[in-house]
Amino acid sequence: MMQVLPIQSDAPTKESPCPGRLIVLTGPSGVGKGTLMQEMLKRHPELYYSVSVTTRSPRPGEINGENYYFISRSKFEQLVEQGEFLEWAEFAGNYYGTPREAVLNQVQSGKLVVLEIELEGARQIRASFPSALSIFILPPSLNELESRIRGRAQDSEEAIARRLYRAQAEIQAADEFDVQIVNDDLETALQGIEATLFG
Ligand SMILES: Nc1nc2c(ncn2[C@@H]2O[C@H](COP(=O)(O)OP(=O)(O)O)[C@@H](O)[C@H]2O)c(=O)[nH]1
Ligand SMILES: Nc1ncnc2c1ncn2[C@@H]1O[C@H](COP(=O)(O)OP(=O)(O)O)[C@@H](O)[C@H]1O
Repeated sequence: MMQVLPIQSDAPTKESPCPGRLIVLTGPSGVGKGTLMQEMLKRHPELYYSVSVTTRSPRPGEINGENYYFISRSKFEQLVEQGEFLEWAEFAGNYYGTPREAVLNQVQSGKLVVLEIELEGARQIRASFPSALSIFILPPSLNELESRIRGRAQDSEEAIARRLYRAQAEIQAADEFDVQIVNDDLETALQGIEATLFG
């Protein structure tokens, strides 16, 4: 049975003297969320990174269970019906979702749990967990964003176009989130995230 744990409050409780917190890292595709996240995990191994579930095909080098849990659309839809996701969204033709139980357990055990997710999912988390801390990563410019997506050279022309189109709308939403950080110089952006989390 699904266990739903109360994590709306950051106040210490008897059960969890040091309650954790949900951290949402969002921003357009290609802005560098994954890169920032990897570096944060290297520097702060105490952070818990929530591995998402997706229907997208693995890219070369991606490992099931490490980058994502790669599953079929029908299995994903089944998990949605079973209420297994804390949030989920369709992005560029694929589904992505955050496993509910693992994340809530980690927060309850006092961890800072980081979700690296797109805008719609980030909005869902903000609505369900007002105490979550949300960080929006901005590109220095749209041109730079395009060259980063192209530089990664792992998406088709069509996928690149879809990501760029969506990015323009996503950037407009930056102000909805608690903190905005421009990922121009990587080290500066990392220090901005560190100051936000541990400040
Ligand atoms: N809502 C939601 N978005 C996710 C989740 N996991 C990843 N994403 C987002 O889905 C988008 C596409 O991810 P991906 O296909 O890996 O491409 P990339 O992040 O552009 O390299 C990115 O903005 C991710 O942050 C999730 O569990 N839920
Ligand atoms: N500060 C930065 N300056 C230059 N390139 C960057 C920076 N941050 C990330 N990149 C590059 O941009 C591309 C997209 O980054 P990625 O982390 O995959 O973005 P996202 O996870 O937001 O889609 C990668 O090739 C990455 O190496």
